[in-house]
Amino acid sequence: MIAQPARKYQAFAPVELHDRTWPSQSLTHAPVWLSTDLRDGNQALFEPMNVERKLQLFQELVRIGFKEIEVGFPAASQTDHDFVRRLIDEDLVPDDVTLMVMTQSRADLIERTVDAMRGAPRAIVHLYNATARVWRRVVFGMNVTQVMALVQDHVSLLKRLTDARPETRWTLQYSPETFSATELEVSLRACQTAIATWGAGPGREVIINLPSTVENATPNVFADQIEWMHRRLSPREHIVLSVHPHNDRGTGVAAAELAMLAGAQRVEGCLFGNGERCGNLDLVTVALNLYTQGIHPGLDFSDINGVARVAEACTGLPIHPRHPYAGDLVFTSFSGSHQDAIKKGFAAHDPEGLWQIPYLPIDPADLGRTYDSVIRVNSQSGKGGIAFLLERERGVVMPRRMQVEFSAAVQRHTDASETEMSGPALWALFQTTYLDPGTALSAVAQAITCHAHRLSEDGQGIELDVTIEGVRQTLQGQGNGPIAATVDALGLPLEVHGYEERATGAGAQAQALAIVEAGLAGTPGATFGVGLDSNIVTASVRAVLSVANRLVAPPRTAPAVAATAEG
Ligand SMILES: CC(=O)SCCNC(=O)CCNC(=O)[C@H](O)C(C)(C)COP(=O)(O)OP(=O)(O)OC[C@H]1O[C@@H](n2cnc3c(N)ncnc32)[C@H](O)[C@@H]1OP(=O)(O)O
Ligand SMILES: CC(C)C(=O)C(=O)O
Repeated sequence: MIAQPARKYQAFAPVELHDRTWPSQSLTHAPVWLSTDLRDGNQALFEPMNVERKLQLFQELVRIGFKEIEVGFPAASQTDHDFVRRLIDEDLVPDDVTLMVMTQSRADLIERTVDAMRGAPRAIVHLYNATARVWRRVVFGMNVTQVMALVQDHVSLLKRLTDARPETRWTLQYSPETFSATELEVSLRACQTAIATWGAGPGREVIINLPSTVENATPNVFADQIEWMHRRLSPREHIVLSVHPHNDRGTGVAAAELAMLAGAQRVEGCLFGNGERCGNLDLVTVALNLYTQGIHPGLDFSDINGVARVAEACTGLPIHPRHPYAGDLVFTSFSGSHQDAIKKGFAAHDPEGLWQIPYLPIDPADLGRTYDSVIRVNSQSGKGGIAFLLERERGVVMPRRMQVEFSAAVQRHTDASETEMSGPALWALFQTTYLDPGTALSAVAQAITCHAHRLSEDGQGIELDVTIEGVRQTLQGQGNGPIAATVDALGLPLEVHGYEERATGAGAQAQALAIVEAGLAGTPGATFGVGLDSNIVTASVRAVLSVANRLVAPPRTAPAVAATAEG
């Protein structure tokens, strides 16, 4: 990088539009969408799609609900030509879908393009030429007058050729390529030349498509440019004002949204932002941004993972895990305070009310995604997320102080392993930490191992068959219930501070989960013990033995459970 970038790069001059109105507008409805996945997206791939892949993507675009689809540049490539022919010859285009094809403003290409569309009931021909100063000088070697003549000559040719094929309802789309870098008066002149030459009027609409071929300014400048054009284009009522933002500055979506506020009625882009360089505008993001404002986009992304997999298969490009709405990680929270807020949000959520879950701008279920990965645990996680996972996956509802205690154990584990902790690994650690002997942890050395217990008929007396520090013995105790009786039988100075029991699982799989909080008399502090059994008495006895073990036995280390990422 150079020390003084101003010597090499020039800031974009703001638009003189002091009475701009777009900043105080709001979006109220979806635009007309145009997918250019099969043209702009396709021309940017390592390997452009073959006919079969194009067909697969076309069918997905139709299924999503696109009514205008740019299917290629038929005069430029045999594949695109064959694809267009296949769509028309095999009648693969639904009645409410219109194909668009692109051509440069060159006579031979226009002729081939119109011919490629023969037999289509409707067609949009997309004619373009670059208009910005650098392109005029460097690429075309033309002055402004010559550029206007180029537009007039080629729209005129297109009109002649299409008038000769009245069986098709033809629409002209004219794009002053590089619009965002072009002097506004020049863009307007080029557009008005195309509009007048085509003869726009009732029943003969023209689409004027204004691209930021290369993004070169902040999105508010693009919005000003669009509002400037919107006010001047004529006859405005017979013009569909379209935008085609690219994403070189990473603001393609913002540019489109502000452009809609400024008068754009139609938006061109690609699924997940495929397209030249940094891509086209991401149609999925714009559509779902509208959805989160309560506006249905008219596009169906209720199986967003399915759409993503088709797009990836057809383009050969992976979708980034943090891509809005579709990325693998975008509904996942690792950090403690976020997890805590999400957990509380779900607890307070009214399924019939507004979506107000902290940190989740959209309900993943609306996109066909599950809540499975909403919370994942690593060393940045806190008690809220850990409690959420245990509750969701195992039905274990921990009291708040126990959440604090167990999250410290999780923290020690994740700090040591430096990896994410999967749901199964979390459960294994919970078992090692709390569950009493006789469960999956019988192999772990226990200070107190219970082999059997028998409660008297009145529920006041208990007999325990236990091994304590390697010595097998029978203990008897009395109390006003199994917990008190077990404490009495153990003969330890246990003080029970709290007890909770709830069912986990349902039906035949249901088990009682007993949680006991206790301390040793005369010793500060308390800890928790857990018992899990299909029998509620057994669960209580085990919870007491668990807490006794944790109070008198040295802390055990976590089991070696693979800390793999959840699938
Ligand atoms: C911003 C965009 O995405 S625009 C779409 C771009 N997409 C593509 O280009 C993909 C398909 N294109 C192609 O396959 C080829 O470019 C073809 C077949 C159309 C043309 O190929 P070629 O005839 O070899 O021309 P090539 O593209 O190399 O050269 C560009 C020539 O077209 C001219 N040209 C470029 N764009 C246009 C245009 N919109 N209208 C008229 N002429 C144009 C250039 O000035 C240059 O002219 P020159 O030869 O007199 O210097
Ligand atoms: C709209 C067309 C010409 C385009 O792809 C662009 O300018 O980026």
